[in-house]
Amino acid sequence: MSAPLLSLRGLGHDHGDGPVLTDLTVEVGAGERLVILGPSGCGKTTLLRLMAGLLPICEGQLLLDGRPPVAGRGAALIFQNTRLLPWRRVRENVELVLAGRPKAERRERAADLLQRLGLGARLEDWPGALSGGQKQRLALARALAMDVPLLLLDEPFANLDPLAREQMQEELLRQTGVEGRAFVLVTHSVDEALALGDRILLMQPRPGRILREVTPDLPGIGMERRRAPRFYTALAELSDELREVAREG
Ligand SMILES: Nc1ncnc2c1ncn2[C@@H]1O[C@H](COP(=O)(O)OP(=O)(O)OP(=O)(O)O)[C@@H](O)[C@H]1O
Repeated sequence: MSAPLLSLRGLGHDHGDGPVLTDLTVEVGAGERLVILGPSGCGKTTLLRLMAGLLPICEGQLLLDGRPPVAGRGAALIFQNTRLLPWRRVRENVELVLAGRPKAERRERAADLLQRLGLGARLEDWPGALSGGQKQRLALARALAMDVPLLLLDEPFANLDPLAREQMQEELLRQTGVEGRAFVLVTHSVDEALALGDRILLMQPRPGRILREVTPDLPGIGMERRRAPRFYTALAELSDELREVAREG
């Protein structure tokens, strides 16, 4: 078996005032889609920051492609408030991450991605002229343009209306999976977790740890999965479980 893309062994973290995460052991293979679901404060964002190399590893082991993660390398990270470059046009914000490729190719790839994410008419605008949801789309386009095997997504669709959310989720699925990139996505939405995850890690708080790993027993992924009659039963069950975890936490 080939080595996992991402490997956590007994990972813990402490921001300085008591443990926030403890004893996390999990692997993510190439092209795998992992969703992290858990109540507020259970350390989901901290975990993504560790995976992105933005926080030091103090306890346990975390390897990305066999090495400790280095910020800005190997994984693209999108936070809810991803910083865009306000002095660069919308298309330039995406073209910049394609540095190293011929200019015409950069333009074409950026325009194609932005088109797919519903920003085809805004290529020459400044990011400041975009709505909150449009900025999120631009942030996703920029992450998808990066040539990395892993996307780390922290509530990337939180500000979007339901239709835009679905459109972006489908685009994310199209650009990841068996033949492509893996993702680790943090969400509060049970619906999103169940629709997008090959596997779902259900976390519990104080300190943050893995309560259970769920592999949705549903056909397809994304919209196809949502259309399965069993989706709603699974949604109700997982929602009940999350409520229970939040109450106990
Ligand atoms: N830089 C920091 N310094 C000190 N404590 C921190 C820091 N960042 C997060 N924390 C604390 O660590 C805990 C986990 O925070 P984190 O943001 O990782 O949780 P989360 O599960 O992502 O929460 P939410 O779902 O509300 O976004 C919280 O108690 C938080 O207050």
